[in-house]
Amino acid sequence: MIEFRDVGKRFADGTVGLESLSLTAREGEITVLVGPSGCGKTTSLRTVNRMVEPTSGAVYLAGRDVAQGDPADLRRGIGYVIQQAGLFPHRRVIDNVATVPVLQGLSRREARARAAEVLERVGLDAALAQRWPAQLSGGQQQRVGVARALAGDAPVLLMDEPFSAVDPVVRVELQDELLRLQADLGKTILFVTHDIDEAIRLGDRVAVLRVGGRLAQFAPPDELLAHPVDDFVAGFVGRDRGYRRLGFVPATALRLVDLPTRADANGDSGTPGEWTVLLDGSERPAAWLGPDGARHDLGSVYVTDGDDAAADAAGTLRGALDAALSSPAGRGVAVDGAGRYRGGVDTDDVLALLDRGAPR
Ligand SMILES: Nc1ncnc2c1ncn2[C@@H]1O[C@H](COP(=O)(O)OP(=O)(O)OP(=O)(O)O)[C@@H](O)[C@H]1O
Repeated sequence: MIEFRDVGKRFADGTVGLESLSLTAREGEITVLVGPSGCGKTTSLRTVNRMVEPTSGAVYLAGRDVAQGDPADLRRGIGYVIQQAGLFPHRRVIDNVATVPVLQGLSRREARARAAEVLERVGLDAALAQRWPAQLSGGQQQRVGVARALAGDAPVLLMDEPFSAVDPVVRVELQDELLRLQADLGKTILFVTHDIDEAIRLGDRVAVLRVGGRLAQFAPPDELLAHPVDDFVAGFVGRDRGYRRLGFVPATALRLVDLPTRADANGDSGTPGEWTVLLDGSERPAAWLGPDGARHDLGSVYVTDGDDAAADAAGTLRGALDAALSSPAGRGVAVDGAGRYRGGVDTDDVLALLDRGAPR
């Protein structure tokens, strides 16, 4: 648990980075700090590992004031990931990751073994371990950054815009990866971003800050979207928040309908006369066959019981609505966690659930 108690920071030139921040990041959760540029997100984060010393108030980590004791000891117990990974350019990937275990007293050999383990954990091929950071893509560098922060096995991770330097597709992959890791590891994570979508996707709880590090609202994502406390927060979370919030509403009451299906064995399936789902040999939907026999893309599918925590809209009204609206047939295709055909999603059924007031 990380607790900020009335933390203020006035820099030497008189700039107020933080006025008085009070909030608690719970153990085992991802707490996201989000807000416009200059609102004090990075400053807040850095008061935790004492890269910034507050001018008033205090930060408590697991009940202890971080100002007491040696900052170097403190930092060894805290993983830190920054934008553009901050890798040491003159150390190979494996030695970048082994840095903290070495500082913790492991032999170089043990530290490298530990590093190899964590690199695998974040989805990096062992072949990359001997490269220099400059020989990696931006996304790979960020993964190494995460691996390095995990290698010390610290219970607390500070992540400062760790994914903002990569393109949107890789960014979503990295977010998925973090959620997957977190489901296993249960770290206490403080995550800074200026991207509200990222905040909502990753945060168990999200703190929206305004300039001066003043807390505008601190709440779980669904509550933030449903009940923004004021115009600032409402403006920040955006106008499409009703739609976003569907991503948190389980579609348990949605019943699936039967769709015509056909095996996609020969490619040429004739003219069905109505929209028909083509299934591959493993019962997975491959495409739609139009009434005139032409093939069409499936559109997005609705995952009914995806067991992957990272599957964004698994089993939610948003997933159901996306599937129904993106399908050329006017009805969406539902699959199970393994991608096998389960049934169809009727747009009217989804809209009826929305009308019944499930989401606000
Ligand atoms: N060392 C410093 N000296 C003076 N002012 C500083 C210093 N570091 C940060 N500030 C100021 O403190 C305020 C908060 O900065 P901070 O970096 O915490 O904001 P941020 O929310 O992380 O912004 P961004 O999203 O742009 O990174 C800003 O006005 C910034 O200019």
